[in-house]
Amino acid sequence: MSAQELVLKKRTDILDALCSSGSAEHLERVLDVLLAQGELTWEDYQNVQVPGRALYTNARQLLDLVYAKGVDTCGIFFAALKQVLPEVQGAGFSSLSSCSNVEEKEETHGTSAQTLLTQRPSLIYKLQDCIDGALKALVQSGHFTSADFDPVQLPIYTPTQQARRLLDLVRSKGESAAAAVLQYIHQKQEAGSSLNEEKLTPPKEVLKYQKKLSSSVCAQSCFLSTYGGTSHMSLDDIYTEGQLELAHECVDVQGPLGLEDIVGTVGTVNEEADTVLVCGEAGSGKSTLLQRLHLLWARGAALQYYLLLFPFSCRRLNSEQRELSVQELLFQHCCWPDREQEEIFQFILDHPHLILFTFDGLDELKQSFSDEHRLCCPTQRAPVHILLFNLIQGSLLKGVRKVVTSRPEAVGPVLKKHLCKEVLLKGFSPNGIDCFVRKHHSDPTVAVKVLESLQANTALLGLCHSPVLCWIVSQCHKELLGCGEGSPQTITDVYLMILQHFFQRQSPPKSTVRLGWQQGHLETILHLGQLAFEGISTTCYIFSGADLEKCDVTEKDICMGFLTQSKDMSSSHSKCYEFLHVTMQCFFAALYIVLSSHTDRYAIPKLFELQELRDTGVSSMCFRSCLPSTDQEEQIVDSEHAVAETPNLQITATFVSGLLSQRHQSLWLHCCSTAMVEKKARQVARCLSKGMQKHFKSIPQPVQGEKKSMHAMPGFVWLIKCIYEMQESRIAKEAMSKLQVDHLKLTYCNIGPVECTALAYVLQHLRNAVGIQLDNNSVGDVGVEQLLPCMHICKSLYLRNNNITDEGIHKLIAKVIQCDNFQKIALFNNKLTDACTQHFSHLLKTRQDFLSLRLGNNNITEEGAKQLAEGLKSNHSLKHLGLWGNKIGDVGAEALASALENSDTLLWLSLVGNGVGSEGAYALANIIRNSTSLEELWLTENCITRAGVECLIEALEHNTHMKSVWLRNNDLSLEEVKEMAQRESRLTF
Ligand SMILES: Nc1ncnc2c1ncn2[C@@H]1O[C@H](COP(=O)(O)OP(=O)(O)OP(=O)(O)O)[C@@H](O)[C@H]1O
Repeated sequence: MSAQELVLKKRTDILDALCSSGSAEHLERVLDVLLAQGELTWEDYQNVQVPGRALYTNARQLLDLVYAKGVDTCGIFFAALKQVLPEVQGAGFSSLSSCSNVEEKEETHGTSAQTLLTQRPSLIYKLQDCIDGALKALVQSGHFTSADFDPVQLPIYTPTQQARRLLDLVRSKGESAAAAVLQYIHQKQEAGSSLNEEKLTPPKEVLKYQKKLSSSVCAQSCFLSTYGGTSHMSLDDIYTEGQLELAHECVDVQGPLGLEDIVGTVGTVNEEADTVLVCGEAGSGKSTLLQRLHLLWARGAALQYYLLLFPFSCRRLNSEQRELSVQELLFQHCCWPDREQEEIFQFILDHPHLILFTFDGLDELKQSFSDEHRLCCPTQRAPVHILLFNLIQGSLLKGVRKVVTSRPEAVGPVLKKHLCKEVLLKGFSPNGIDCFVRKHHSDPTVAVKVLESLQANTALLGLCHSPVLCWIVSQCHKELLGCGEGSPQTITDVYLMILQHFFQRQSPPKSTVRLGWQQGHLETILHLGQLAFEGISTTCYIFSGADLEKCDVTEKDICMGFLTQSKDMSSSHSKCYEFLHVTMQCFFAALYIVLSSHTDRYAIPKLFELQELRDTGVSSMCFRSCLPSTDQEEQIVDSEHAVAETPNLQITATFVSGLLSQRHQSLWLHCCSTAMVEKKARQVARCLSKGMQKHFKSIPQPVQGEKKSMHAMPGFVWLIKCIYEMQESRIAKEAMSKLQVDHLKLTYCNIGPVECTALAYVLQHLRNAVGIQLDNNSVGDVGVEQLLPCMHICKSLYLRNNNITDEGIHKLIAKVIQCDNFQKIALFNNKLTDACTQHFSHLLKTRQDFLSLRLGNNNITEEGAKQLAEGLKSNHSLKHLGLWGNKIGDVGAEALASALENSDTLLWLSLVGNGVGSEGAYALANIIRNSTSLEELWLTENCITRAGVECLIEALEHNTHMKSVWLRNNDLSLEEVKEMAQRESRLTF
């Protein structure tokens, strides 16, 4: 059969191969090859690749076109297809002898525009990791303006798509632009290779090993495992930047951290250490982030300083029973050298700074980190966890860079002292959610609908900051868009949605309608549930055939898609499985606890008691005792580890609460006895109430004269989340009825939008108004919106350092303006601009009992200050106004001064670091002269000269109630400071 006939005959298969992933990448790569080969003209290309048109339509257009061009073009088309999608050759396309490989054409001496076409595939490859640089170079050379950045850098584009758009735009700008971009790429290559040459030339065997290692790393990191059972999704197509922050404050860091910054020196706090920790909650994307780093390294697109990268998964290391040397660990667990093992290992020992190790999921290791057992000799054998701990500490292979990921709970002080820095991964930003959903759905109209439904349900939007939940929500878009009123509110709702989605995918609704989807699949739920439950109780996340058999897991159960085959279990010959994600394992464990009549009747109380144990640091062996006794005997007891493993048990407990909530109880009507479910639900409610009461009892009595304040222990937020999952206001009310505090402190508690939803749900039932302090969390605008339902019981709100923008403030003020209790707000270190000041101005005008407004370290300028002044003019209650670290300048200071000069309430005013200058100081002197209330004025770091201070001194002469004026770091000489301090003791220099 000729290639042309095959294009017709295999049309459906070809279309599926090109388009079924939902991503345009495969089609675009085929187009690149055909353009480079001269088989398509530029006009052809534009007729096929119509932006915004459905992917399948573009692909059909291409097939029509190559068919019309005849047998030769069809032959080259198949060769291109083979190059782009080698794995689909089994579909019968390879029967063609003409499908030879397509080689990129030799560089000719044609025009630069021609080179852009003939070298297109390799230029795209080279450009993908330096788009920014190329755009800047084109602006500098005058070929591009900054307006050209947007169409290239649309966030929905993958790096290769950005590279294509850049080349297409360059082409439209003519020959000279084409020459400029080629020159940039050439220089970049030269710089890269000369840098490498300067470093060293590794021996040939090492280079061969590097090639083998990088192709194995590349193969392992191309696809995402969550899509394993459902669809094919390449990491390139779906990867979305997560929010990365340094755990420690660092002045050098401007803007967000990039991927390479994780490994780089930025934010180093301990120069001696070589280990970087990436910390994040379950499903925040730690494994995916490492996978991205691995892929970029393997492709030569990032971390090129490191010659060898060895990726390890702690989950897989758990299965290693043997004692190994470091050499065996590297070669047996990552990549086996075909030759010259010793030479390669010696190279590693001699050049540790060129080597990078990554250890994913330290929290999943059966043993918790300890630095007691020292090992320095790289040839000495030891249990794998001892090797790992010594590598992390640097007693083995000092100088090798290590990146370790973990959930926060597993990171204790012993590990911290061996870290060079700690990076926090905080899931997706609101833009990230948008970008992920658009990437997930190739059909833009579906993406828009999903995003609209998220905007309409902010509790769900909050949940989507967690990438794993964003994945589920995107995966279940049909269920989501079809569910109208009952749209998911809780994490349990979201996991029930994916459960139903997977079951219905296997057996369409018709066959289960009679029974209900959960009843129709009860056996599968119980089999997988038991597997999950036993795994969670024993820190086991990879299951052998024997494990599956023990829980009666059948082939049919596996086909449902919740389990995926473990990658890279090279040491075992039989297939091993794991759950798509560990949170999915927790969910099945919870289903088992709820539905099985075989679990210990104390399973639920024991599960909930764990938190107490964790807060006190005691072993959690009690939960293991829920297992049959033979299993218990097999368990290795490790008291410290129990503390590290509790996060998964906590997640399980959260799901148990959700599954037993009244609104879901009807789901289990025909699956098990109603009496049993009701009994279990009562147990949960009792545990939650007991847990809360214990927490409250632990609050120390206030020192005389101070308000009663509660600093939440980690368990508090978790208990609140469990109560939220139950969605029963009676339980929330009861839990809060006994809490009597004035101030709730939840600083550094990892509070994001999801936690805000739960907090508001529970706190709204407090009897007395409280101060709520949420400084240094990740509340964001979505979190602020989630907090609104409890604002009526809030006296004062502290949200320092929480990524809040004007949008969040707009919604917050609209609500609190109606809340009689609300009197104070502190918002230092957020992302506020002048756009928020009109809302504060409105608040000040409307509320004549408002006491304190602190907006330090934002981006408020003179315009904002003028707006605030408008509100201040008609306010007669404000006592504290803090605007330090903004940019109001002298004009802003004048506006504020004129609004405040006759104030009889303001006690404290801070304008530190605002560029107020002497002009501003003259104006502010009027407040000192006329206000009957002001006691403290802060003007540190304001470029004020002697003339300005003279004016303040003169004003102070008429004022006896003023206590101090702070003037440190202004434009004054030492002599001036000395002299003026003597004249006026209330000035502080
Ligand atoms: N940056 C990302 N881009 C696209 N999808 C992501 C990203 N991060 C995570 N996901 C999605 O969320 C799922 C869970 O992420 P991942 O396994 O990386 O989380 P984790 O923090 O390692 O979780 P755990 O601590 O529970 O092991 C991924 O399988 C993927 O579907």
